[in-house]
Amino acid sequence: MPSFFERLRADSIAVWQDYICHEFVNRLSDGSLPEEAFRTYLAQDYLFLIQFSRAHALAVYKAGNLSDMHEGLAGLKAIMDTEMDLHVGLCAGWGLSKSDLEALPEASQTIAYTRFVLETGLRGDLLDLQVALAPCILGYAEIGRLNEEAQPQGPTSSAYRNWLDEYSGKAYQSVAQAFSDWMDRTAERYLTEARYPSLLKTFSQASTLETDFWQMGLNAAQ
Ligand SMILES: Cc1ncc(C[n+]2csc(CCO)c2C)c(N)n1
Repeated sequence: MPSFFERLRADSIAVWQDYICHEFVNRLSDGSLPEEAFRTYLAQDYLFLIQFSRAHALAVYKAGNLSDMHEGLAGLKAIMDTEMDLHVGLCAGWGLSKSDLEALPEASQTIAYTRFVLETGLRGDLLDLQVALAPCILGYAEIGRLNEEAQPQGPTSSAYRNWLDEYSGKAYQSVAQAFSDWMDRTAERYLTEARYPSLLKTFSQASTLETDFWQMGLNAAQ
């Protein structure tokens, strides 16, 4: 049986492909992405992750039982202890210190995406929140798999390869699988067909906001 994520993905395939195969990703993978696009993306992504941590904290609050609370907490720790450290490390290599990052203003695209996820979670239940989080967590895993063999060329090749390695690596792939399994368990309890169109809309909107986030990086290099 397909997972709930696979169903949402199939039902919003055009929007999903725009996100996963965005020009930003393709050029990161072949090494032709301008440095300024990547630097802008990285800096905004740090601000994104701060808000995304709050969304995971909200998942702990929205959890229906203790086991869901533990899952939410593990997700929160994965971001605050792993994902954010990766960013601080990458940013240091690009001349951006932690205090530089925290002082930056959030771009409209960062505000739009993160507040959309938070608001969806605040007004809905755990399933609404997981569906809003899914494009981020599961999309990057797919991007990692699709670009596992990529050999970026040019001066930024090792930085771009490090970024791809993070998401194609076993550790991240299993975090993503665990999230998809968790969403399946929530769907078993809370999904009704009457709710499906609204969940699909959330998934599709979050995927579009991911596309806008890539585009923000590209626009900075125009
Ligand atoms: C715009 C944007 N979208 C998705 C991710 C990926 N991501 C965010 S949190 C996290 C860890 C989940 O446990 C991962 C992989 C990102 N960094 N930036």
